[in-house]
Amino acid sequence: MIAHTLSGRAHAPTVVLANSMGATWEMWDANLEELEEHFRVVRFDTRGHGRSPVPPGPYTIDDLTDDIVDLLDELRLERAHFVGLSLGGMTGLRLAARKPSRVDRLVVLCTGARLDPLSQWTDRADLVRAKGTAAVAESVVRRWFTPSWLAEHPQVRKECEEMVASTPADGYAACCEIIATTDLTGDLPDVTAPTLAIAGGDDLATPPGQLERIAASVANGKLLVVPDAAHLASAERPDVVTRAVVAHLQEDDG
Ligand SMILES: O=C(O)CC1=CCC(=O)O1
Repeated sequence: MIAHTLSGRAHAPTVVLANSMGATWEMWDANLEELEEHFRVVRFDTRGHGRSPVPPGPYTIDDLTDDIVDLLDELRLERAHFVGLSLGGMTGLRLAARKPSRVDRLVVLCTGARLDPLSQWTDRADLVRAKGTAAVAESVVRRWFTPSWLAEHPQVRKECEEMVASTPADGYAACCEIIATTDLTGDLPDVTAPTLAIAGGDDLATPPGQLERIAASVANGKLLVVPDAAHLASAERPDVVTRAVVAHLQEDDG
């Protein structure tokens, strides 16, 4: 079972938050207080990351969605809202497409159905297996935030680099290889949960066009492009992102 933590309002609707590669559940710290006012919040560490087990690879995107289903079962939740960023967003899309009864409303941030060129992910997996996650920490975090924001937040930069560098190399590499072998393009029309796709306007890792395609291809999608935000838009612009997430999850389907 993946490591998880619960907080927020015990009897409110539940929202599950899924991380980007190289991050632990602390990546949602800037969003947590506001989410906890409205929801029961479940955060977890993706397999191979943080406090979760590092089973031997290879992993697939369906292993990640099965981990979520096991977590929902453990918490006795028939369905929940799901919010995922980057690899977490890919997990959310696959889960919503393959297990629609388990996902209420969906938010995907800074992600894509397929992250080309796929060879970059096998290259990164090879590098991390050879030299450890510390070898990629600086370059990964440089893409998480805009240059001006990073310059103004040296302590966050340091903490984020430490978070990436403390991710087990085997777990991180196996997750790179998930992305190298995943194309969710064909899953998008099967995503029926009302979906908000949020892009960082300055995100070079998963540019706004990726989120535009998701919003246009799922059955019921909307797009929000957040200005002055890179890949970890939820941490760089929590003011805009948390408000949009809460509004989407509280929207009435009727
Ligand atoms: O690490 C990156 O470069 C960006 C990224 C892609 C998938 C993910 O989770 O992070």
